[in-house]
Amino acid sequence: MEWVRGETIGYGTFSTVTLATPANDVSGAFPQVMAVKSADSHGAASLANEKWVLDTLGDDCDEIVRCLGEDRTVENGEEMHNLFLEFASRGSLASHLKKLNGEGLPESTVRRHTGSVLRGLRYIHAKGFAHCDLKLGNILLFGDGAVKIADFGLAKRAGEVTASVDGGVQIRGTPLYMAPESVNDNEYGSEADVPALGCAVVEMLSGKTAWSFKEGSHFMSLLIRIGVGDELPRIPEDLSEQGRDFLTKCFVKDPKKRWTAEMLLNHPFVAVDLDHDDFEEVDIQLKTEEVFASPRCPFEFSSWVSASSDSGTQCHTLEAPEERVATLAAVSIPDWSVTNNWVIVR
Ligand SMILES: Nc1ncnc2c1ncn2[C@@H]1O[C@H](COP(=O)(O)OP(=O)(O)OP(=O)(O)O)[C@@H](O)[C@H]1O
Repeated sequence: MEWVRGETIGYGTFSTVTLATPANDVSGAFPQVMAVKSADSHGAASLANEKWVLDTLGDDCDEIVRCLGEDRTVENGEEMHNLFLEFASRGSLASHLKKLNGEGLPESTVRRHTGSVLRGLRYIHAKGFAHCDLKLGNILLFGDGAVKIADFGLAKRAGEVTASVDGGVQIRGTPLYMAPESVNDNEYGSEADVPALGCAVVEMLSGKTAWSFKEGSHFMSLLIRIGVGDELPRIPEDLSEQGRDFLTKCFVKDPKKRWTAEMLLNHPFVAVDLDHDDFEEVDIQLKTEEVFASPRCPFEFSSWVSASSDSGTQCHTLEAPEERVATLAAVSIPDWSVTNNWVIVR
């Protein structure tokens, strides 16, 4: 298929996402507007992983973004890897929330979105995968009101340990959404997607991140709070009893006792029939100024894979979470700098 690249609609750690239109699709096999996720050689592995996971998952789940194919191009002398995806005209939930200036969404809307994400997660988990990077920036809103999970660049087979080049184990995901067992033991099973979902629900409801943190504070202090001790992410005070109970089930520290996506789908917070009266069928026009960079703040390390913390053979052998977190803090004090809206972790 020949295609024409359009305007940029999003940036990720590994890629740039633009619009794309097919140029000579006489068969009509492709939609008139697609999203194309493009990466140079640095992001090629992540894109290849995303393609493999989406192909393996197949097209049977309405809550997972569809992959429409791939292509390679040479642009400005550089080889680009391109992944075609169905286009979410209303962008991500992160960009949607950003437009509300710190306000949250109505609880009925959050319940509906949460149900959709849970159906996607149940499908992903049933197929033996963990998403590993669930957050509002990776949940897409479509013009017809559909909500789908996207960005499978870090997804992996549940139980598979990801070894880095030197044989260590990498920390992956975004610290603000990490599960205690991921911080403490490098575990990234399907269970770890559930606290991430809980954090996304809190953010949808309140417009604020589930873990509070002081501007400029070291992200290791956040990891210590997530991994060690009894503190839980904040639950909005004006939330219904059902909502509070739902979040409590998501935030159970022990992954073995935590509710699964399948169980949560039967929780009354999402299992009720909701009318659609608060759904605005607005197709938000994409404007250049709406393009946002991810991460937006020092704690939103999108898909953060720490090269410096992957001396994880050490981490693996440590018994206590306190030791593991302390070691991380000691071995991986990152040199991180903020340029425009970007945080670079070295
Ligand atoms: N299919 C799509 N339709 C519309 N917008 C999209 C689509 N896919 C991605 N985007 C936009 O581009 C942004 C970046 O995409 P994505 O998260 O997949 O890239 P990434 O490089 O894997 O990013 P990261 O890993 O940092 O989250 C998204 O947050 C979203 O705003």
